[in-house]
Amino acid sequence: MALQRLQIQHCRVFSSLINNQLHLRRNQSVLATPDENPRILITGGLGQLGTGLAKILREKYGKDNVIMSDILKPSKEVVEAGPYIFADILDFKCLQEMVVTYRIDWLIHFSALLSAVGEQNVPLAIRVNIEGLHNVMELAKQYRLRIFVPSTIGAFGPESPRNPTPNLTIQRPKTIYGVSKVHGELLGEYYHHKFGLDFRCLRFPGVISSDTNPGGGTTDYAVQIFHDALKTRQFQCYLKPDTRLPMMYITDALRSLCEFMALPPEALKQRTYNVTAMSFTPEEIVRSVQRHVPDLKVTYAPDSRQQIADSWPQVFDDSEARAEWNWKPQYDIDGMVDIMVDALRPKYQI
Ligand SMILES: NC(=O)C1=CN([C@@H]2O[C@H](COP(=O)(O)OP(=O)(O)OC[C@H]3O[C@@H](n4cnc5c(N)ncnc54)[C@H](O)[C@@H]3O)[C@@H](O)[C@H]2O)C=CC1
Ligand SMILES: CC(=O)[C@H](N)C(=O)O
Repeated sequence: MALQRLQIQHCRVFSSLINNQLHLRRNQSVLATPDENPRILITGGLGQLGTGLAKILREKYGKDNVIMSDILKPSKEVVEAGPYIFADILDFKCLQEMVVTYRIDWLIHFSALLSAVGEQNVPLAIRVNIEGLHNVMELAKQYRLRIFVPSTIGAFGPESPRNPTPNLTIQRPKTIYGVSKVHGELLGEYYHHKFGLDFRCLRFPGVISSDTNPGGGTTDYAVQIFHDALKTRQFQCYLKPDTRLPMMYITDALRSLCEFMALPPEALKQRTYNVTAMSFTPEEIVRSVQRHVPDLKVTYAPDSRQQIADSWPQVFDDSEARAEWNWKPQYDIDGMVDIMVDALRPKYQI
């Protein structure tokens, strides 16, 4: 009950209580003992990945052990599903108060501006993606949290081998999004070596989902096509028909994260892994969608996102994740298309 009363209120209300707790706990490990469920904070929780992840983690570790945070106004369903708190990733004190009040063990850091929107507002991307990361990294160090920071295929650039792109290779991204993600990978690994921080990072490809919309990336066409195909039978693609990019259905992406986070620290040989499930071009996904919507008409009008896509991996090599912690995706392109069409068809049926 106490936890429920704490939902959706500004963190600072509890500052005096928290400051006392802070003094008591400073320099102590607050990690859950192995027989306890971890208490998990998700930043940027109302985005494409956060809502689904909270659901899975709450089923596994208990509703009140997973705290969602974001700067967006939550829906009624979100509020009813478990604790939700307003938290700007740039407000260190607010984050600190949440970590202390809820005795957080794991921090899943999803707040970010994605590749296409990041290019539209570089100063904001630097603040959210880089300064925000500094805040959570420092908190994880101070309170000995296990921290997950996602990276992306966008952390590679045109100088990287693109087909396939191995786990360890040259990384010279040409977007602020990619630069911020390489910074995150390197800073996390540095904190791990220097301070023993339990930093974990998966590089995801484009994630495809039906429940939540993507937040402004280069791979978003592979979600939009389903809505347009079912709604209007017409789709205009902003990438050329032969632009190959790695992709993953959200169920696989979230499962990889949950499996990776549950591993004991000694099971990890590395801190950053590529994960993927499939690679396809716009014309290949069009053909797969046309199995369900045969009269779908597609036109191509490449825009600035083409240049970003042309600098990214075409095929992602995740053999190290497969070999070292048994990562294995379940969805290929047709399997993903079938489940997306099944999930979205009712929404567009008259
Ligand atoms: N969706 C994808 O295809 C991929 C995502 N990722 C990474 O996974 C993470 C989550 O991605 P998505 O859920 O797709 O992103 P999203 O754009 O859907 O969600 C990001 C969330 O961050 C929040 N946010 C923005 N500014 C904030 C601030 N100042 N303070 C707190 N929260 C703020 C937004 O309100 C939004 O809900 C990101 O770090 C992204 O880079 C990596 C590879 C692929
Ligand atoms: C692959 C990603 O990181 C994201 N979907 C984007 O396109 O920016």
